[in-house]
Amino acid sequence: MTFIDQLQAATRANTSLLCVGLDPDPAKFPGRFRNDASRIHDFCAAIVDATADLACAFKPQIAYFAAHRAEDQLERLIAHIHRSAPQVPVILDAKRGDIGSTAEQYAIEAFERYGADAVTLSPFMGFDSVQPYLKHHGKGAFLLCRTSNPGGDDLQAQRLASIDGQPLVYEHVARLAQGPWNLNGQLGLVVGATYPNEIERVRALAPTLPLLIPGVGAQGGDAAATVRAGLRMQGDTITGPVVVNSSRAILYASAGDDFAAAARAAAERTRAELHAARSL
Ligand SMILES: O=C(O)c1cc(=O)[nH]c(=O)n1[C@@H]1O[C@H](COP(=O)(O)O)[C@@H](O)[C@H]1O
Repeated sequence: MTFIDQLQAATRANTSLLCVGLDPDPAKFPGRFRNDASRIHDFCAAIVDATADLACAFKPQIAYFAAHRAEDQLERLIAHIHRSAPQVPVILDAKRGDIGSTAEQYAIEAFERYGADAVTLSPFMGFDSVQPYLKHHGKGAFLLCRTSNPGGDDLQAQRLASIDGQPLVYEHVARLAQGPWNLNGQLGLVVGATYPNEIERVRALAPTLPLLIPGVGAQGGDAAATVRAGLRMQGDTITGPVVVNSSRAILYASAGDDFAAAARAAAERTRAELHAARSL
């Protein structure tokens, strides 16, 4: 099954557009795990188990593991997701981007070492920095397009005077990903929930690509506006998928021993909000 097939199946099976982001920060862990980096796996596994039937994807952010020398825990966590929630694909948020020979190693790291189903990439270094990921059959890659942070405008909203119609950089990325770069049909784009107008613009330029949309929850993005701008359906069939990520608002919904139940409740609320917006 390709990543996009997995995503569609999980979206259907769990009636969910919600991606649960796994950004483990031991300083924010509940009482019994607080400040204990050796419990990163256990904390995240508890969140996975509490939300496995509510998510269309899980997105571990690699820096939160690497910063604590916890890459082995990331490997075990992804294996745990594949075992206990086999219907839910894993997007490794690594935001890689390097020359082809180095990208080959990053791709092996993401897909073979960690066993991720998809990865996030920066398109800044061009097509030859993306191509090595496309050689891994059926694996997905989300290219940063219009990111959720205010500084995203610094480069992404610059005009490309040398290209017909003088598109903005992020518009050009969307066109490339929908068209000539999408050799294996498994590319997607990252667009911030904090910029619904730009989501709509990206959707117009990339009508069928999955959009990974972080920024609801802790960053204040509007869940309903995000779905309206990004999701496209024909009848009951999703023709333009969205994967709406929330990390901290779910992970740290409670700092007490009830953290997993609180995470489940927060995920249920966001999933319901996203679902309600499908018909708006
Ligand atoms: O690629 C991403 O996932 C990403 C892109 C982007 O534009 N903005 C963004 O916040 N992210 C990631 O999405 C997550 C957002 O976390 P919360 O703000 O806690 O929901 C973090 O892991 C970020 O690194």
